[in-house]
Amino acid sequence: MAILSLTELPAPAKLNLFLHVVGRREDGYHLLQSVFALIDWCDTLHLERRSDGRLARHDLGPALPADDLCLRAARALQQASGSALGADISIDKRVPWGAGLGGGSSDAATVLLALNRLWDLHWPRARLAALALTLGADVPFFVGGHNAWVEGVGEQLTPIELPPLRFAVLKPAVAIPTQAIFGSSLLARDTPRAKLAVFLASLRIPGNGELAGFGRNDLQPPAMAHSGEVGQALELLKARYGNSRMSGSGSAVFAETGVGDSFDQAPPEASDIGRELPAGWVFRLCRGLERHPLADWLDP
Ligand SMILES: C[C@@](CO)(OP(=O)(O)O)[C@H](O)COP(=O)(O)OP(=O)(O)OC[C@H]1O[C@@H](n2ccc(N)nc2=O)[C@H](O)[C@@H]1O
Ligand SMILES: Nc1ncnc2c1ncn2[C@@H]1O[C@H](COP(=O)(O)OP(=O)(O)O)[C@@H](O)[C@H]1O
Repeated sequence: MAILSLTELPAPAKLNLFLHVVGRREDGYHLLQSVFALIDWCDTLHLERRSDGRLARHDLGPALPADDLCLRAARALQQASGSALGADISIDKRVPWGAGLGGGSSDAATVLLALNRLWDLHWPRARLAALALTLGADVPFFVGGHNAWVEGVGEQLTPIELPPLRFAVLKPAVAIPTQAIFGSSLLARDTPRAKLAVFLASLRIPGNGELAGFGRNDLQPPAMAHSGEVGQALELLKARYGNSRMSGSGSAVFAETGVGDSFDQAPPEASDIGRELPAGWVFRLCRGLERHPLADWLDP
């Protein structure tokens, strides 16, 4: 029987455990190396199939831009598949945007995964990932289903196993436009290529946090110059947890707070850092996810 609705679908955020800019393509896009780690900070989506072909979005939380990534993803799949069906997409937006947490990209991926089912398309993962790349560099990762070593502009994904990491994530009030950071004269664009084996070996050294043990975020210096709030957030986390780094193009920063025994363990303990925060800042303790919650929806 046809599936008519899918509810309570998670769209998890990501952290870039490190991010190196290793070169530039002829079209100006930057070549990266990064480890993308899924975390349990999620938007929630509900999708209902429509037979009239219309695509509509309903904001259950904060209002999104009219033509947001959910609708762009739905339209792209409708055009590429030739489906005459439509959808009502309701979204409860919880992950801050302009944060480097990939929330919009993850929403787009969840819409693609859901419509692939609701419209009975049966597209395999590789085909969905190729369409995802036309929506944004981060979208294929969220369709991929696994934590990954990421190269190219985000399309070359090598699934990796991470230990069950715990993080404190702090998003200052400022939202940072990705384009401004990649265009900055302060950006180092020639970091030597790193090897996946060296990153994986750094994970195995006891007590060696991922932040202290490997790499840096090359986008951090231009983001700090863009907004003083990024540096303030980094200092706040460092004072509390002893380490801190920015995710993606910012403005969110994170600290690794430890490694749990398993991914299924109880949520991290409460922290008092929230009480000291300026207006508009958001603090959250997060767990790493072993896999995307919808990873089983497609073949490996
Ligand atoms: C930096 C990263 C790392 O995870 O994440 P976020 O901070 O967005 O989460 C991503 O590579 C961001 O990817 P994404 O957010 O899809 O960027 P896009 O909207 O495609 O790009 C916005 C603009 O940034 C520049 N850009 C983006 C990616 C890249 N590898 N090189 C670039 O030069 C381009 O000028 C582009 O027009
Ligand atoms: N569904 C969406 N959720 C969040 N941002 C969206 C969405 N659709 C479009 N956007 C736009 O995309 C930009 C980047 O969003 P997001 O993917 O959350 O990236 P980042 O990782 O850079 O924070 C936002 O500034 C916003 O204007």
